[in-house]
Amino acid sequence: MSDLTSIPRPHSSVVVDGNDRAAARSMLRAVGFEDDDFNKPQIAVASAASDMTPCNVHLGDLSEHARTGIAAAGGKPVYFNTITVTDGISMGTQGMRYSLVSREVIADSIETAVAAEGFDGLVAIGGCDKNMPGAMIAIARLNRPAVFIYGGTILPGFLAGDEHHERPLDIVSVFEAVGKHAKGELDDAGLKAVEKAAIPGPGSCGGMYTANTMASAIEAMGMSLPNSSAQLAVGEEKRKDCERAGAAVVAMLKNDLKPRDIMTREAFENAITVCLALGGSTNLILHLLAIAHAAEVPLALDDFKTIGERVPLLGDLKPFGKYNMSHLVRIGGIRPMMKMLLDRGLLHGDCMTVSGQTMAESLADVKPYGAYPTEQDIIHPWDQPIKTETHLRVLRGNLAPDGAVGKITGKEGLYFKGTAKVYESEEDALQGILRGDVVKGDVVVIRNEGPVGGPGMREMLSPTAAVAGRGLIKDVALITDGRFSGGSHGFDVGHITPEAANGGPIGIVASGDTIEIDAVKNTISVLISDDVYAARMAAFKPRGPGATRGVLGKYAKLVASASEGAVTDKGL
Ligand SMILES: CC(C)(O)[C@@H](O)C(=O)O
Ligand SMILES: [Mg+2]
Repeated sequence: MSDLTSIPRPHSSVVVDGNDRAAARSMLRAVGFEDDDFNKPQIAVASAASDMTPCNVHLGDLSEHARTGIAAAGGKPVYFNTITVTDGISMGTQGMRYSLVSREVIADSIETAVAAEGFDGLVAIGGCDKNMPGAMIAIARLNRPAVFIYGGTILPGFLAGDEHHERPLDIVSVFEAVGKHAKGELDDAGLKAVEKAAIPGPGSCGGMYTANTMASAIEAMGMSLPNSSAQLAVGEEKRKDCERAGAAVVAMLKNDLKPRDIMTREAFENAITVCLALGGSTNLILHLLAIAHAAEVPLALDDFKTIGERVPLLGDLKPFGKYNMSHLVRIGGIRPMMKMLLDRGLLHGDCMTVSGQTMAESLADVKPYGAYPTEQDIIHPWDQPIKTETHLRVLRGNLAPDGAVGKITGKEGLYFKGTAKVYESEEDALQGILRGDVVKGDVVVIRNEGPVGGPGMREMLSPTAAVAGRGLIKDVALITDGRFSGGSHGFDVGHITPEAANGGPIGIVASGDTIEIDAVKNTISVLISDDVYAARMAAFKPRGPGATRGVLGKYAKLVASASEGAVTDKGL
């Protein structure tokens, strides 16, 4: 039996203690509080549970386990929901403009509920690529004891006839099947078979896409419990993780351990290092910049470049590799790789974690790389990397004076020079690719898709998957002021800043121009003379915000550049 009175209640005590707070207690009694509960710290369970997506459909059940853990440790859990939207459904539609916007809505909503109701701490539970950074932004802003719980990864799907499970399917398989169908390599029945088999149940998209990337980042940052990112959505391990997370928040409260004690500059470096080694999504950069801004930790685009110079690409994970997160779970998850990185001096071992242990302490019992089964090739050995330097390239040049982000693994080469084929929106580009307008040697340019111009910086998964599906992945590059899905692969450069709508030079590219991308020198340029460049810039009339009303209008007005994490509260 815990000594209830000894657990600090810095915020809820203001709300529920004393005769003058009887009205608040009265309201809380009606939602299940008993006399004793007013002596307990109130811990929010902020959940993104929803029927809308497989990533979040099981989070209500998991939340129950978090509540159990909180209550058993002497806290009073209080549940609330936040929204979520899913890129897997909105992708390629106008609805996708709300995707990155939802990160801000989720952050704002969690901050609002926790601060308004006086919760002493929180667990936040999410499983989709924006609800995870959204929750982390709120946690960083609030700086109250908190643990992030990842909903866990989905299992792969398999087509009938694939009895040895040699061709695991996931959501990206369906996007790429659309490209194959357009090329005539897959008939209607084949496309429908992929559609029906790819998503077999609950859990986040299965490759090292954005959700699994962010889960790994948050664990490496110390803000979720050890080994919780490489976990299946369904199963005992995840349920136990939720219970332990509930108890961990109460322990943080007792020990006066707060998120910003954990989310230091070094912790962000750990998160970057681990995700670069795993082969993470370009969205990592956008989201970590935003979380760092919320935590008031200095972190800039070029930090990814500096760290990337010493971090090899080791994970052979989808979209560019062979395996899913569920395969990685089976061989022991990310911890042995983390231990190897620690032993090689690439991780800061003295960073604190929500477990109450430092990173080095939490890895003390983990065997290094050798803990993986000998025959595995999911995480490459240190001396046989897939690529010696990171696949996430920070590029600059006359096309991206403020920076751009490329996901270039080397599988499609490290250099591309080709002919611009310019599209003013994602839809136009997709139709152009599916129609066969885009051919070998082209650089597809998709503009007016930035945070302001879209607005909302849509993910270009439909076009990149269509390029892959049409068999052009080695022959075509794609550049945009929008961003990419974690499922995009190929010679892709996004986050081009300044964006076209704000007068960025991606807006002056004309079809037929030559574009050069060098992923070794980290440059991206349009090869026109300085005079032509200057004349086009002088004549250029940027479109400005893509919306002026409602949430998109508010977002377009407030949002910062993608190179600054596309946050909405900078310089207020
Ligand atoms: C739909 C996906 C693959 O989940 C995407 O949203 C991502 O960014 O990873
Ligand atoms: Mg996404």
